[in-house]
Amino acid sequence: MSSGVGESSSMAKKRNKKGHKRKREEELERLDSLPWSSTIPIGENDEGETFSTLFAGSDELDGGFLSLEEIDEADYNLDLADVPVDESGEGKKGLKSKKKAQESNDGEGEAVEEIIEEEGGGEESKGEETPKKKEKKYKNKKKKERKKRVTEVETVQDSPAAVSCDEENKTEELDGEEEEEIPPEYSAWSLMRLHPLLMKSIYHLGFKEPTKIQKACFTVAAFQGKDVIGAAETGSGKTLAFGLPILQRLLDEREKVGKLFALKGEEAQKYSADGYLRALIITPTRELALQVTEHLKNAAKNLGVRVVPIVGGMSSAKQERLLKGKPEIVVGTPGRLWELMSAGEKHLVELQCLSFFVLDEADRMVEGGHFRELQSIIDLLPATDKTNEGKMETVVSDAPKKKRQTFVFSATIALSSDFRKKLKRGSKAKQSSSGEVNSIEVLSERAGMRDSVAIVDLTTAAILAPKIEESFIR
Ligand SMILES: Nc1ncnc2c1ncn2[C@@H]1O[C@H](COP(=O)(O)OP(=O)(O)OP(=O)(O)O)[C@@H](O)[C@H]1O
Repeated sequence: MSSGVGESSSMAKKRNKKGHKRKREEELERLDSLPWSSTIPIGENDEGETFSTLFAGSDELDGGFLSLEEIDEADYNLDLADVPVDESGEGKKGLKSKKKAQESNDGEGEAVEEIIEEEGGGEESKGEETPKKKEKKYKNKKKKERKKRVTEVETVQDSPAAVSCDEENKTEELDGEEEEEIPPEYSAWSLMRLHPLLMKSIYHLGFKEPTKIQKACFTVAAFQGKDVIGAAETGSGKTLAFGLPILQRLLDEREKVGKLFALKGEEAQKYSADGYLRALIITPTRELALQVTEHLKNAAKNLGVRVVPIVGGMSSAKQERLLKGKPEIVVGTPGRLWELMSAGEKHLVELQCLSFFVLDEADRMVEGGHFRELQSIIDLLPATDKTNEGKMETVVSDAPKKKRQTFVFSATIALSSDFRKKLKRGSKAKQSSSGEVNSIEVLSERAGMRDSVAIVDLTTAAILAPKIEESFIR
């Protein structure tokens, strides 16, 4: 029996829930209206069927991600708190786990309906293999393969960096059993539409909200697929500003291949970039490379994405063994990276699936102009646009033309007003007469900055009026 008070509070809750839903839908609509292109362009196969092509033979890999609607948070046992919309505080309780919601609802009400809807009436479990089941099967298979690959990597004992990297390689993936409840304090992240697994990682890191640079970069990099020149003071969270869009894209792509697998079976395998280097992050010093590695490893801990440092001070042989684990992300210094690349290290030269090239602390990278290796590395990258097509063909002859995102980050970005104007006009940055990479301008361009670049400048000068400028390099 319910009292009048009970009834009115349950009606208030329902109204509240609707309010949350509306607010969330509005936000999704806003994000969806941003310029967006699929990571996996839709193509047609020989039979004229439409399907998504991931890598092999696709025309462009143009950034952009799964729409949130394609990701089912329930698949990841994740409950995201709704955006709080009311002042009363009622809406700030966060979502209960579905199990809990069901219990507390006495078998009635919306929460239960939600469960029934999401479970699809339980038909899947009885009938023949549904696409959903196939997708799950594929995910489990890939999980096992990743673990197997990783255990093949010998333990590298005497370098602390190598040891910690090897530990990371054990990929503590989520077992998918435990249901997680994300408190409402984290709602700023869910508004950014982080992948559910990434959301869990952030929650485990205890980062309640994104820093300014993280927030500003995520939207332009993850949803608009733009290259980014980012500047913010030391300690402002730049590592995740470029790290999160990388992880998001890798997770989204994995998801898409899983879905494709459900439709196409083993054939989907050829659209997967699994086993290739996906992100190359270069830092000016060994210490910074190790720091960035640690940070990204923490964020990627349960994602099945591996991060390996390649720096001087570790034996090349050991680093080669680490690279045999085929990590998705490598963080290194120009010297050691180039040493291994020029020796033909497979994982570092097969760059046709490289989706991110990051220069961290770019200002320090160009200081003194002694980074010849950096220039050599940049020259080895497959082209990101037509002007470099010829070069790409000679470097990686069978590399499909893939768009790659380039991120250039720095604590002090001395972008001259001239350069900013040039970006707006679309004219090219001036190179030094020797052709050396001697300024961020030249570096950015040589690194393959694409047509559309977002400059996220939060340095002191801009702090009075933080701004995001979107400019163009042709
Ligand atoms: N959203 C966040 N909330 C709270 N702490 C964060 C957040 N993002 C990063 N941090 C923490 O802030 C510290 C600085 O982050 P990070 O190293 O990325 O900054 P940075 O701008 O790259 O600094 P530096 O210029 O020194 O490399 C790290 O300890 C990191 O764990």
